[in-house]
Amino acid sequence: MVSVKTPLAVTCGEPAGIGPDITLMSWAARKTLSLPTFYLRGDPGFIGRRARRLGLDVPVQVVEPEEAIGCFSKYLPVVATGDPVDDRPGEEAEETAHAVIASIEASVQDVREGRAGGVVTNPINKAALYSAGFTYPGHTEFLGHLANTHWPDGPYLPVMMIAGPELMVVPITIHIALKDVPLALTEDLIVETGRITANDMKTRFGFSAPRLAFCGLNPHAGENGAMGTEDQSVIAPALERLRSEGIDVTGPLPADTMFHPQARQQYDCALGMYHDQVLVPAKTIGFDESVNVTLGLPFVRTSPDHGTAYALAGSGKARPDSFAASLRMAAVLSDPSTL
Ligand SMILES: NC(=O)C1=CN([C@@H]2O[C@H](COP(=O)(O)OP(=O)(O)OC[C@H]3O[C@@H](n4cnc5c(N)ncnc54)[C@H](O)[C@@H]3O)[C@@H](O)[C@H]2O)C=CC1
Ligand SMILES: NCC(=O)COP(=O)(O)O
Repeated sequence: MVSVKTPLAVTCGEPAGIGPDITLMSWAARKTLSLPTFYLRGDPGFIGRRARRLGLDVPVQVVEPEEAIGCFSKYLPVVATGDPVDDRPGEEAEETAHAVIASIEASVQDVREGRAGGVVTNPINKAALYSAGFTYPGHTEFLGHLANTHWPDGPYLPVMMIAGPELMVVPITIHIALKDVPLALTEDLIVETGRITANDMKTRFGFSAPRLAFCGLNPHAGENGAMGTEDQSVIAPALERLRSEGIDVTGPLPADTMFHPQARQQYDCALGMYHDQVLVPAKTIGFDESVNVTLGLPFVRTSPDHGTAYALAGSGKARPDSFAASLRMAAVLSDPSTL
């Protein structure tokens, strides 16, 4: 098993989804999956009930974060956080939103206080949280807010990366409507995202000179302006600025031909102008292995690349692979001597 000096904090995520399932399945297979020590922040009674529903023999121990290392080999450590929640797979309930948010906040606080080495988030149902008044589009933006609130030396711009063994991608705009992308896509946002990506690929992932390939926004990267002007007027000047800083940058490239195997050999990370432009290829190529990792934060945060998958919750059919990969990646990022 991978050993870490400080445990990882795992958030509960949406209780009606597969987060509890993949957490339990991962702990049950902790040795074969080579998992680092982690604890769950959530309702211990609920997690015990979900374990029984799944027929998993997972003894739960209520602990404080610093006790997790001592008991992880025998128990799933749970730090009781938030309100009690019911075990109703697939049935989202607005009243659980508070517990979901409290778990994220407490996990980040644990890292801030040195009680956790990093945060691994379970999937949330964004629409369910919005209806309970949550104003952040997703974890990425919420974690950026928490970083800017609780850490000095900001401001921090959270950057979403989906990292898999065969493809690493970054969407430059994240959770916004497609119609709003051209307006949100400024030269400064592209430059700042490129800088953070290049820096974190060096410092966190060990690339000495990461090669970044940027998608164009429009078909054929605008076809010299005939199919849209942003490629020439916004993206190209931003890439020039990044080149002038010594960053290895190509683009803007026609996105439709960037993801076949030979094209992928030409770069280390593909940066897209909007969410689906790069998450579709990333999840198509590596759905079970890829990890959602937030760059640009003063702490480590990873997450499985998938969502709540309500139809699978409580059935035992959810695959824990991406969650397990998230735990392993968080351990290595928080302590590179881990492996
Ligand atoms: N990091 C997060 O918190 C994320 C949250 N979401 C949220 O999840 C909810 C559902 O989103 P969807 O687009 O339906 O995506 P989804 O990832 O939940 O499901 C897409 C498809 O993949 C399957 N699937 C997902 N995870 C699986 C696993 N571990 N094993 C086997 N099959 C799996 C599902 O059964 C479904 O067919 C939305 O509310 C969305 O906002 C989505 C992505 C990430
Ligand atoms: N499709 C991935 C995704 O939307 C995850 O978002 P976040 O909650 O990690 O910000």
